Amino acid sequence: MAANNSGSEPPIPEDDEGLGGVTHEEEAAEAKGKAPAASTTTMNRSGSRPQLDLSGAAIHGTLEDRNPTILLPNQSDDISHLALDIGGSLIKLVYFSRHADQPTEDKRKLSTKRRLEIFTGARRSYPVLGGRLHFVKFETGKLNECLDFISSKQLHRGGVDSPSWRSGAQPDNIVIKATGGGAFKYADLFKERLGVSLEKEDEMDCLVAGANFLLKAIRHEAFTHMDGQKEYVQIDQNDLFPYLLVNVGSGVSIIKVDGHGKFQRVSGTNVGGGTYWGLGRLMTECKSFDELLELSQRGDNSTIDMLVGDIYGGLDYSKIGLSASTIASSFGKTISDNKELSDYRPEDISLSLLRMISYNIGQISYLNALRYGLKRIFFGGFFIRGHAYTMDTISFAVHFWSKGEAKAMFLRHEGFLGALGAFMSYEKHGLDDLSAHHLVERFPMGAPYVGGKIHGPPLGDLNEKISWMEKFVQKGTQITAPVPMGAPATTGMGGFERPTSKGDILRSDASAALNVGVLHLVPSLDVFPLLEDPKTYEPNTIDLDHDEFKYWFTILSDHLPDLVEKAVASEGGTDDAKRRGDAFAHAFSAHLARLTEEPAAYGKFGLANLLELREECLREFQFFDAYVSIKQRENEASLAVLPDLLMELDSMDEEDRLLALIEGVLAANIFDWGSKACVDLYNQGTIIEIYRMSRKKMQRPWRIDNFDTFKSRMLKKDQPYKRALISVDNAGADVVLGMLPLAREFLRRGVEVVLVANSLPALNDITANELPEIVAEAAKHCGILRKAAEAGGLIVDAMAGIQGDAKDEPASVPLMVVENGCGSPCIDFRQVSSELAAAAKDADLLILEGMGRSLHTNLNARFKCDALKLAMVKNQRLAEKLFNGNIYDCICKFEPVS
Ligand SMILES: Nc1ncnc2c1ncn2[C@@H]1O[C@H](COP(=O)(O)OP(=O)(O)O)[C@@H](O)[C@H]1O
Ligand SMILES: CC(C)(COP(=O)(O)O)[C@@H](O)C(=O)NCCC(=O)O
Ligand SMILES: [Mn+2]
Repeated sequence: MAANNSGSEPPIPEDDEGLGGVTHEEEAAEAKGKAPAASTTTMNRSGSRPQLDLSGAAIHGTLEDRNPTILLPNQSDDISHLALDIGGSLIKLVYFSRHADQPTEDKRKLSTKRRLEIFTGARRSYPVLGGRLHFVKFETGKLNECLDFISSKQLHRGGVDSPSWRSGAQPDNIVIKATGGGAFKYADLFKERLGVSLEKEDEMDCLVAGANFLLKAIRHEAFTHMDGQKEYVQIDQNDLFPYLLVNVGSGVSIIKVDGHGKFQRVSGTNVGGGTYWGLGRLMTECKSFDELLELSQRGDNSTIDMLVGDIYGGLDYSKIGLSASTIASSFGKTISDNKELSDYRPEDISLSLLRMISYNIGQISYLNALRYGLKRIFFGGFFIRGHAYTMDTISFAVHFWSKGEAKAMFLRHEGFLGALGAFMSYEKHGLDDLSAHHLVERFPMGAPYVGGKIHGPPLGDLNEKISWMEKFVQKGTQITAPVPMGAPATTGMGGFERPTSKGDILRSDASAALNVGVLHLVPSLDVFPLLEDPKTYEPNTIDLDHDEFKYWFTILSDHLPDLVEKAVASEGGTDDAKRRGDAFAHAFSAHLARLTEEPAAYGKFGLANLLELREECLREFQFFDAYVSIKQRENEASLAVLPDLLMELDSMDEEDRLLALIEGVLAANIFDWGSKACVDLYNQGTIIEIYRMSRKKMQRPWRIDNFDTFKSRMLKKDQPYKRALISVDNAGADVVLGMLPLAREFLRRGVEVVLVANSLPALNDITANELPEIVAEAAKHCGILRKAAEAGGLIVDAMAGIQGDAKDEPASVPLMVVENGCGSPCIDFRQVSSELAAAAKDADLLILEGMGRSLHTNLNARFKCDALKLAMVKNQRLAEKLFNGNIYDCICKFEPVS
């Protein structure tokens, strides 16, 4: 993430959320890791102090504490959380922020977890080592700003929340990992200003380590860029090496990478980013790199470059495949023009320079790829700057010269390879052991608003944050990096005539910086073990292509005022809440605008990601549960009629009851505050009236109707299910009148039930925290639920007064609740909580309920166990697209494994 130090913007790193600016919810989502066993892998890195040493980690205090402290007895207090790459042009910082406080765990939840772990034999989990990696850059010429930034955040001392900083201790001899030439050049200055010693790491080592890490751990890191089209590339870990790494910084390094730590710098060129910026500065009046790049977008290089057509009297040199527009000689036209520098347009100069240097780099890279028989070339370094024209030019050169044999790919964290590699050279940060499923990238709106807990020079308050966002929105929406035109086949080496931009201003560094988010490290996340094939699994059912995005843009924008109103009300409607509400609306609109402009800006983005972004954005502005009162109201109303429903069900025979239960689930799934159509319905009646109406309309066959197969399977007495994982959706009638009675049916049949619910709120979805109370309430009217909830440890104290006779009752199979690790209306089974992963091990049935989890995502997902997907379709377009159907259609999709 860039500190926008060029131009007029303040020297503020845009990604920064503040070391202390951690919301409890975020912590809750992140910081519930099992303590990984102390790493036993030996790393042959240069020695440094051990970093986070988790060996012997233990919860200090009781498990029931709200904020149990984690003791890391073997962890020295002073953790370096910072690594630097000080280059010729830019200083890159990668720093880690750990959470100051630990997440809250409520009593019953902890108890359920313990129960579950008894059942699954899993290790007890410890909420440790949640944290985030931040990416920031400064211009090397403004080193002082960088030093101020480090100092204000005390990054060299592990951050302002570190024990040593809090205790006022002044550790001497702090060592920070640094790479790049500046690690040598500025070592004394760092010592003088910050009292730290820079421990130098080899630059090539770092580049390679950084690239390897990114290619392994970040799902959407590498992409191709041809003819203005960005396409993310799925990297096969088993087929990554060898590859060519071309780092285009001030100068260019070309490295053949054969494995982890196995590489050779095979070439380089002194004509690189520094050349473009340096020559450009001399030849134009530009004051910043971005200004120069922006100029190029309005340039026409044919006034400066000698083209084939200039030499051949306007003709192509078709015999060797060169079109008239091919550059024969960069800057060649200026020799005969008899003009002064000032006679040329700076725009044209900038474009000629950019083409000259990008082609040259592409060509040299290709030659080296050819020399070593390599097909894949990854380009990094900040010269690229996510700039479409630069990437297209390089890609074109590689494609043209290799006749399509070699592929140019770019990295989203382009300029941070070295800094990341330096960061990884700290031992025991554990980064090496992280896989894609441990990392969640978030795109916060930059500067922190953290309830007054702000550190350092960043934006001081919400107003500043809002004004930053406004700048971001303004720039972000007008601006589009140019998309080159013209088919390479007809234009030969020239590729394309000149950039034809949709807008003519360069996307601000601020919005471009959002290409790189904050990397949340969540060691407690796991791949869901019941996925049939995690490699081919794709959570999103529908591609968020241009049309689809446009549709959702409108839906989400229209929904925004109502959401803000609810969010503000949920926080008491105070002035502060209103301001945050406005800021949230701004921020979310800014994200939407950014994505409209560049749909692939945040990696490959599906509807699930978009819906999650909205929830994350609410949390960023400290709205933790916008629908809290609606959820409470609907829970109460539904619990009041539950006893009657259970009685009615109990009066039916088995087959009728099964049908009534599934009907009940589908009917009650109508209570979804994310669907405009349904929200309009809610104004027309009470929740119970709507529920009844919805049930009455249940007419089979449903749009997808595998009920009979499911029923037959349920009725097979010789093959009962052992454990059902039941993923629930909305609060109120949905869970109380739909899912709980279904769960009860399994329990009464002797099937263990694990209710799976969100870790964090999303719309009106029920969360795993809220569920035990609802179960306890329901259990007051139902012996089956009560015994099962007791057996599952769900009811700890609420039932204490009325369970006197429990001892005499036969033991029940347990009913448990686990969180799914998500804070979104959808679920990506590549990243679920370790509890859910543990619970899945003995499960032979998975039930997914609701549009978000079983239609928008996972409709086509295949599992290793039987799966039942239940939902009411509450969106006309989705009904048409997926099922050629209509709004309020019902889906009952049963997929037995055999
Ligand atoms: N804001 C910026 N200021 C200066 N140069 C920039 C900026 N953004 C991109 N660049 C380009 O990036 C190059 C530096 O890339 P980088 O990977 O940081 O290399 P180095 O480690 O040599 O500084 C510069 O020479 C310039 O071409
Ligand atoms: C966000 C949702 C997926 C939640 O649906 P659920 O999973 O609760 O069934 C759903 O409300 C949705 O797709 N809404 C689309 C917006 C609309 O139709 O107005
Ligand atoms: Mn929902």
